Amino acid sequence: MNAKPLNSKQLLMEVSDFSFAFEEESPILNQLNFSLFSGECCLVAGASGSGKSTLALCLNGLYPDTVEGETKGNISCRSQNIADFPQGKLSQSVGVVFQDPESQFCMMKVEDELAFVLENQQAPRERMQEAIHSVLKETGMLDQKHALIHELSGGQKQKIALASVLLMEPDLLILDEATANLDPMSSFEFTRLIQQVRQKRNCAVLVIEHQPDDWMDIVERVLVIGKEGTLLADDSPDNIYGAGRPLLIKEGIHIPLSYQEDRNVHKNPPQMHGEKLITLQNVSFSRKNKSILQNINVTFHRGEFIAIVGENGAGKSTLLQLLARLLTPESGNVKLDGIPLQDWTERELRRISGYVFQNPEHQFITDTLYDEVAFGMKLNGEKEIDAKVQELLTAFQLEQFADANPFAISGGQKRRLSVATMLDDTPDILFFDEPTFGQDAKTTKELMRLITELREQGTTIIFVTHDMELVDEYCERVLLLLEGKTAFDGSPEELWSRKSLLQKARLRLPYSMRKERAYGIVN
Ligand SMILES: Nc1ncnc2c1ncn2[C@@H]1O[C@H](COP(=O)(O)OP(=O)(O)OP(=O)(O)O)[C@@H](O)[C@H]1O
Ligand SMILES: Nc1ncnc2c1ncn2[C@@H]1O[C@H](COP(=O)(O)OP(=O)(O)OP(=O)(O)O)[C@@H](O)[C@H]1O
Repeated sequence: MNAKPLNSKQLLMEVSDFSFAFEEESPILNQLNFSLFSGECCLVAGASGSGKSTLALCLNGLYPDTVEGETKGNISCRSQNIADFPQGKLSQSVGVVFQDPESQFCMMKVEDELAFVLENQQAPRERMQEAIHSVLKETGMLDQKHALIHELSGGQKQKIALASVLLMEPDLLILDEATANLDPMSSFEFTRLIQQVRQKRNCAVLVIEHQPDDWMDIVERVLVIGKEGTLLADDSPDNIYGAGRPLLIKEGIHIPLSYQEDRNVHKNPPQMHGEKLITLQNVSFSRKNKSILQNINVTFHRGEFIAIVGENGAGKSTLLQLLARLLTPESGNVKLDGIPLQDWTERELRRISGYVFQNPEHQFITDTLYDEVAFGMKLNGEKEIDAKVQELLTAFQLEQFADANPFAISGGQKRRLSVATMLDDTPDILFFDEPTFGQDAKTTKELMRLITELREQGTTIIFVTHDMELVDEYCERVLLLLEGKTAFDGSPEELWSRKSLLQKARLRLPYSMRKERAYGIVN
């Protein structure tokens, strides 16, 4: 990368004694004071639920405009109070890219989506084509100009979300867990793209990310938000992750791997393989005439802890859904305990297995967190439900939200709730789609502890993940999907030695191994 000196500091945003509270609740953000300067790259670190996304939404004016909430203090952008910006004007200065790009799109095709953004800005028609061409070139997406958005990979969708924000020429670009759903290589490439954009445009970048490893050579400053929504620290990464480390540990915030010289990876001891539990024979599956999986032959054993990995769109979630009978194979068969999956009654299948969806909201069916956790227990006619619900809510640090609506909590809290609902009884099999995404260090550890405990009680754990550290630490077996086939099925250690396969599948080595086995741009 060509490091280009950034322009001298110019005040961009000023946050003064700023607090925000949802109606009749205690403040989420509490007396914040900080400034952002043009061209700088800041990381916002904070435990799950500390108010990072709320801050992003306040900075671009969506809060309090779109919710019942109250603010105190002031935020100004280029010395103008943001409350005085004409409607829609602030979002041109402060652009946000979210974790789920789909939530941002209104049109089917890439070029229509970008034209829609320009129309909303009332850009002159004759300049539209030129602007679209230029932003697609900048984001490396020119080839996809005529593509249908839903046919793009996760990384490509995220680049289109970025392109549509860049069309507004923002002074501040906020990335709210924008890489959380990307495969390891796409995530890394996205951070490089952001660095290029920032250098070219001199726009400030605010990164909200629990696992900021890929960002660490770009980030110049770290703001630490505490659990009470106060600003606990504002300093350089070296100071924050050096002298400030005890504070981060206390708050349960991830320390970037590059600052963890003494990282001691605890590996799960390998377990003896139990009997065959799920067998797939020649399983194929297509969506809309597009082949996703072809002739998959795999056997999962009782008590295994297995990760399914692969690039965005490789078919990981599809495979997990076929295993849980949420989808039916186009050809081939799936057997559970030797019995064809289609012969199991729905009730029995759901009793012995649990499924945690990639998007936690897909699981919520009641109006409170308490009811959500109690739902399965009531269905099974269990006793002492109240005590069990309280225990689970406490284990997942959700006890204070027992009466809250599942849709009105933070992203990380939603993910923990979706896992908690599956843990009332000890199931035989648990399927997890990205169990730990959006979690801080403390809740990741707690979640994995609970999953490991279940596994020790005999539960088979099959999960999809992009997190190679998790695979390295917890799994004894990893299944790699590539071009619709199982390209690898073996131990993580074996996989890490398959350099060209890793590269082809857009995976990266766990951090601890990268220095020894550098390849390409990764070291
Ligand atoms: N409901 C759907 N309709 C049409 N195509 C779909 C649908 N869901 C997924 N696909 C496509 O099927 C392919 C496999 O998707 P899947 O979600 O299984 O991949 P994945 O490996 O889990 O991806 P990611 O890592 O991005 O979550 C992708 O090309 C995707 O675009
Ligand atoms: N619509 C809402 N109504 C009431 N409270 C809410 C609402 N949305 C979020 N909250 C609460 O506000 C707090 C901050 O949420 P926010 O999403 O900003 O946290 P976060 O730091 O981004 O968390 P995460 O890392 O888990 O995504 C949380 O305690 C959450 O439960």
